[in-house]
Amino acid sequence: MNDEARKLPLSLVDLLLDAVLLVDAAGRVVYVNAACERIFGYAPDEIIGRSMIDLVAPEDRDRTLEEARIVMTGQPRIGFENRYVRKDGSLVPIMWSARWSEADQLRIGVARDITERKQAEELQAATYAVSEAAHDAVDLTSLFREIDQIIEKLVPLAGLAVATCTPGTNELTLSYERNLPELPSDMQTTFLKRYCSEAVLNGRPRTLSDDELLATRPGKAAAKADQPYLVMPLIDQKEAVGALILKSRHGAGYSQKDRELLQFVSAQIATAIKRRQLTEKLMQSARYDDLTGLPNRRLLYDRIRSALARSRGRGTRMAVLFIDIDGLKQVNDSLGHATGDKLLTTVAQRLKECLREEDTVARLGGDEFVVLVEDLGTPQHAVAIADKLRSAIGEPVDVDKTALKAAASIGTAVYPEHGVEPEQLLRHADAAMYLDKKAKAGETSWDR
Ligand SMILES: Nc1nc2c(ncn2[C@@H]2O[C@H](COP(=O)(O)OP(=O)(O)OP(=O)(O)O)[C@@H](O)[C@H]2O)c(=O)[nH]1
Repeated sequence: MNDEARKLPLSLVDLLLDAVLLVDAAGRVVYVNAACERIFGYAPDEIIGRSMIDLVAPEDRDRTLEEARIVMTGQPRIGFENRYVRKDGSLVPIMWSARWSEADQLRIGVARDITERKQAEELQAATYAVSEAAHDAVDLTSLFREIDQIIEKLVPLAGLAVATCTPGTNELTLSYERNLPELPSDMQTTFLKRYCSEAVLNGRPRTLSDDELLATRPGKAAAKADQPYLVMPLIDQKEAVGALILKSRHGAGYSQKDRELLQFVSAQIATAIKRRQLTEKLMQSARYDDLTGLPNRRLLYDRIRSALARSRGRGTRMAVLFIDIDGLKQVNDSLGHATGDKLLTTVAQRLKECLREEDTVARLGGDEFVVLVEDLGTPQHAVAIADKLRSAIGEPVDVDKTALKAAASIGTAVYPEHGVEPEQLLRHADAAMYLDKKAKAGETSWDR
């Protein structure tokens, strides 16, 4: 140490909030001030004589050695950042100001604990990432995956589950799960009811021990142990959206600081999930029929266009079948609208059951359905499919313990024989359906 430094009253150096360290040419610590203990957790006699690099987080060692080499060439440096492993095993981020004293053959370093700044930066990055994810995620599952990655960067996370509330209720269902095999499906309901609902209703986080988690299995009693799990409620504008179930790394639980960070991002996550749910609902009702859940007219046209492109490319046939339920008005008028609805949903279900997964059953509206079948052998196959559908629709439908018998008129159109555009094929099938209905005119279309 030079004379100036020696003259510096040590009591003054010990008042500094930053740590002061002197390290010799071999990298060993020869002096530390009092702030060192607060920042690194080691008392001076525990750190003096040790190799400085051993205290650096393993991932940061190479660039720290390189930085030390530059300082020792005589270039004073300010602003280098790395992380140290504190005595309790936690990491502390440090910003350095350092220079080499040729006369003393010592590296003089001043270390500033930048934990708070780093946390503020991490929180800002996480908030930004959540809003980006809310915007970019193609669906809820990919949003949950993004949220998982964002939280993993923020706190020590070994596994995550997301439970969401059925809109308008506080009933929770598990919507996402990673590395939480201790939450098997048979205990989900109990777990969600007991712990997640409690956190959501109170609007407060809830820690959980292994034993408490296992106690959701029938016949097991809860006992307090470590608290490796944390349930964070997700609340947007006072409305319950769901809950995050976090499993900490090595079962260590979460510190007060972690919880504060999580509380802040949970609010952003709740808003992101709510927004995505609303978008999905809008997208769903723009493409699907509310009553039957079948594709609507818009989605049907998209599917017919894509199927035509495929059929053209492969040189295969496809069929469009136009189906109109007979006498629905009469059912509504005599048995009530709810019975009419039941008839429509039953028909929708039966049509789907008659067809392959890759075929499309759509509801155009009212009592009109359209079926789209690709890779058709011959035009005659379309007639065979129509017959199969007609028989399925004709099976009795149970309404209020009474069997209601429905019937349908069906017309078919085949690509390329009857048209090469969606409108042409639908017009042809509609006209054929009309002929079918006309042929049956006078017959009773429904019976009980
Ligand atoms: N229950 C119920 N009825 C509906 C729905 N949408 C339309 N309808 C009714 O379905 C009936 C369709 O009338 P029509 O086109 O004359 O059909 P229909 O009585 O089956 O007569 P045909 O088709 O000529 O055999 C109307 O009374 C509509 O009000 C619905 O979602 N649910």
